[in-house]
Amino acid sequence: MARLTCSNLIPALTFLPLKSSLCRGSLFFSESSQLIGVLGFGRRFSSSSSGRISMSLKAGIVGLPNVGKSTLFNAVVENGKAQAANFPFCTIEPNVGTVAVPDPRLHVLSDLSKSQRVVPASIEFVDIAGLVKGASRGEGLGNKFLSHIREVDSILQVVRCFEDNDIVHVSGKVDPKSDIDVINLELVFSDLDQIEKRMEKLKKGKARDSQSKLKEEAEKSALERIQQALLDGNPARSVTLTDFEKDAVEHLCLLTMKPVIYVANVAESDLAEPRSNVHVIEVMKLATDFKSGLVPISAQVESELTELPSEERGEYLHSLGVNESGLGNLIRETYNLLGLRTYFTSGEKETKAWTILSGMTAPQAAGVIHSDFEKGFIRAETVSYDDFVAAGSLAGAREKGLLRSEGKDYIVQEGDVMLFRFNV
Ligand SMILES: Nc1ncnc2c1ncn2[C@@H]1O[C@H](COP(=O)(O)OP(=O)(O)OP(=O)(O)O)[C@@H](O)[C@H]1O
Ligand SMILES: [Mg+2]
Repeated sequence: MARLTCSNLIPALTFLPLKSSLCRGSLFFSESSQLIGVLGFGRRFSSSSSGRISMSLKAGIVGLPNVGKSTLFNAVVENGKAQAANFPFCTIEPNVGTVAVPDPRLHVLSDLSKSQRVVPASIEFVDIAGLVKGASRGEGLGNKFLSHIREVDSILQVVRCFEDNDIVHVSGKVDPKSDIDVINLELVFSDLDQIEKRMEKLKKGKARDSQSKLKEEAEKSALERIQQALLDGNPARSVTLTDFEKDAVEHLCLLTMKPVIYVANVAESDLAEPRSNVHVIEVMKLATDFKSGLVPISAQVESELTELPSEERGEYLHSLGVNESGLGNLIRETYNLLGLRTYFTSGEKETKAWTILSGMTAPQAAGVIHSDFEKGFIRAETVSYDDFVAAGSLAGAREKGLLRSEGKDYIVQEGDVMLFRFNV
């Protein structure tokens, strides 16, 4: 069975209005069609008035009209109120919701530390209007919706894999390859258009000092190669760029630079064996070709589950031949796709998962809690999750010699349990 074994249902935290986010650098993927390994990630964060580095990252739910995007959004963001109905262009303004990232380690740590509360990591999901052929030229709901995609950090592309004559398909039949081609082509056209405009500006060469000139040249060279890749039908993320070039083109927030997970939306009857559905197999093949992730899910079932009292959910899933909801898996994969890592703080007051980008140093990770922690950083008392569990507590880890005192160059590892020493 494909990716349908996952953790419990995740309660949503809040339901927020849309606000724009920063776009980040490029991501690279492993060959696997199911798991996504991120090797590099741009370094740009925003600081809030509380002095905290904001790690709010957004995943946009994208696809043709009427394929199940809002249904999926409402299931993921359990108290989501996006209108989902059987007609194309049901969604016009994007809906945004924050979702907790499931992590069984949190409860283990919290039990050991006898914490009063548990605070999971979170990511934002954005339900975007349906895209149609010609969107980049203003068809359907047009360019405005491409601009909503520009604001997200990763794309979840919902692909209809369920047959149902009562649910209108904008092209008349269920055909994942054609649907994926339509979406990809619109993203490619939009990027080409943007690159062309930018190249015109760059030709005027307005850079004053030598540093800006160097940056413009790097941008030009990167854009020429990206343009060629797009003309060959390949996404911008397939082009190998130096860190300097990545930095130089980052401001364009190119749509095809964003990492993608394909969400194969299947019928209830296919949930137990999604791979028996030819459409899912087709999406799987394409996901491998595009070096992207794939998660089969039934948006309809997930949304029905959220309507049921929690004690009845297990029984309903059991009747469909599966053990657990697919949402936890989707959320975790999205978290990984965004290149995010988790470290923990754990004590009597709370056990909390903190989100960092892979490669962040101990002071940078401390800055996610508060900028004072970064400025006055002295050292980080650190123990791996496994060692913490073996020792039962930080004090136990110290006694057993498992607690390390890490300095400012330490690269925080996934699952580290940390206590920062700082001076302000
Ligand atoms: N897996 C599924 N099986 C059967 N029906 C489904 C499934 N997923 C979604 N639907 C149905 O498809 C219809 C369209 O769903 P929804 O409104 O979520 O689509 P959308 O992609 O958000 O559309 P729009 O682009 O118009 O906003 C709804 O009637 C929904 O119940
Ligand atoms: Mg919708």
